[in-house]
Amino acid sequence: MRTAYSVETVRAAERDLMARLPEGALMRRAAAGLAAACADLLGRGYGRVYGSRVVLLVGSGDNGGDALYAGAGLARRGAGVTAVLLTPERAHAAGLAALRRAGGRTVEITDADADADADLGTDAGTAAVAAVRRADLVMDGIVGIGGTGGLRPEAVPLAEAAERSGATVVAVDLPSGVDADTGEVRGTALRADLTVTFGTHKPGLLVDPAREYAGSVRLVGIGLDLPAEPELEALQHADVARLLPVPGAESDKYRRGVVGIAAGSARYPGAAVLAVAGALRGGAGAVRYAGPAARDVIARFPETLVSDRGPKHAGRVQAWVVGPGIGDDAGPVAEVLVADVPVLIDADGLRLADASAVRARRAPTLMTPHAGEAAALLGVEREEVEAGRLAAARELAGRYGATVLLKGSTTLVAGPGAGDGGGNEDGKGNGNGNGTAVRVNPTGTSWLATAGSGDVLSGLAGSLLAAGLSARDAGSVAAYLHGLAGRHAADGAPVGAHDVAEAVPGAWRDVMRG
Ligand SMILES: NC(=O)C1=CN([C@@H]2O[C@H](COP(=O)(O)OP(=O)(O)OC[C@H]3O[C@@H](n4cnc5c(N)ncnc54)[C@H](O)[C@@H]3O)[C@@H](O)[C@H]2O)[C@@H](O)CC1
Ligand SMILES: [K+]
Repeated sequence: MRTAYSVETVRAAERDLMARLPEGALMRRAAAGLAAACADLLGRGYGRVYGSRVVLLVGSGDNGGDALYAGAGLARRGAGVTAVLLTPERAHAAGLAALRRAGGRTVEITDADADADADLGTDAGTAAVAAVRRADLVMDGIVGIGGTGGLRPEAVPLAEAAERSGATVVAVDLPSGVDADTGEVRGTALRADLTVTFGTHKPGLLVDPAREYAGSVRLVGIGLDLPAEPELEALQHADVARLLPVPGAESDKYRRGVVGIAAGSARYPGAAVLAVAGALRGGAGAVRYAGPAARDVIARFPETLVSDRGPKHAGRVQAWVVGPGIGDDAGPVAEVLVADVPVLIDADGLRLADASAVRARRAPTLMTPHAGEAAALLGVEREEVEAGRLAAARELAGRYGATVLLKGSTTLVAGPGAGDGGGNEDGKGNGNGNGTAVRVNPTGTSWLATAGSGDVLSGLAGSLLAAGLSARDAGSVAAYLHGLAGRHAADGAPVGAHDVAEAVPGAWRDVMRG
């Protein structure tokens, strides 16, 4: 499991640890890991550290201190190091002294430089931008977990020069300008090729849009003692393998769970077919389809139990999926919401579901909106959801008392207790899943942004619900397999949703093999 902790938690853990260590020990650990990561990159890209050109962008806090110490380490190994001090009077004094002792140079950006010209066109500004353009490696120590808002104006030309230069850009702890706790990017931020983060991942390193700015992420342990429950967690192969249902010798199809699919319409029969395609690969013992696309479903998947009447008349199931392609018929949604089994609500179902009926449910509910659907439910613009995905998922989960899977480039799964310390209103478990950490899916691929791909996901997740997984596990495991299947199926080329469904067994095998 990859985990991420909030800034508040990181600060508390750092305080505890610092109280037990000699002054500056923690920063030296961080800087040593940072310097090693940079030396690795220089060794691979440039051939060696000796003679390479390194530029440090140094802000006013300890993040700049990390950069200065790491820069000193590289200078001792023969790199030519220039530190651009964005607030010279507040640069980390001991770090700066260490860099100077190691032979590093400095360029000081003063208020006068910053005020004189939006493009930093003063002598010092020009020298700084020129150094960045010539650099082999740029280290971003402008701001870390102490940052608020986007980059300050004087840092913007430097960030742009770094992005356009051929230099490898390494962010210290976080790319400057992104929000560590939320993954939001409300102004300009620096784009890194690698982020070397200390102690633990921060939520912003795993959630878009900030995640995109981080490039690849390397974690340097500094010995923090962190609490059991993280803010965010990302499943890895081994976690998914543990959660996948495995039929025992005694299992028959009913014990493995029957998933009911209430999807499709005369106008959109394909949504029914694709949801069933996903459900057949999700571990339930049988798939029951109830709706107007029964003939299309049975023609494509003869193993399905079909009925053209509503869910209320279908036989017993262990979980329902409702919504894909149902158009404007609220009947099936109301029928499944009163069922005492887990229900997944997707697509049209999200619009048609009565919020109080969802809140009144005792069995788990899993809602699977994309950003546009989430925005409609929250009464905000789509852009707002995309900019603040974590907040949106938590808000929806809280409002509906449901588990929410917010689809997108970094799919999130938030349980109803996410953000309020967990638990149901009545304090009883409701099968939405243990723990309050929001799950973030690491396997997504942009090839999955294809029509019908969401229908496959809802069938797959519904099948896992029927097989007995909690809503949080079913949602996050389905997203994981779906993303992996998308990658396998696409392999660098466009694919259709049915290709993704067909690739799910391969993804499942891949996970089980480790
Ligand atoms: N606290 C610790 O024990 C450790 C901290 N470490 C480093 O220290 C960092 C945190 O240090 P600080 O608490 O000093 O905070 P930062 O260095 O992240 O930044 C705080 C400073 O930046 C200014 N600032 C805030 N937003 C800004 C913006 N958008 N643009 C420019 N300046 C801005 C603030 O006025 C403040 O002076 C971590 O991210 C990590 O890099 C590491 O050395 C590991 C140990
Ligand atoms: K930084």
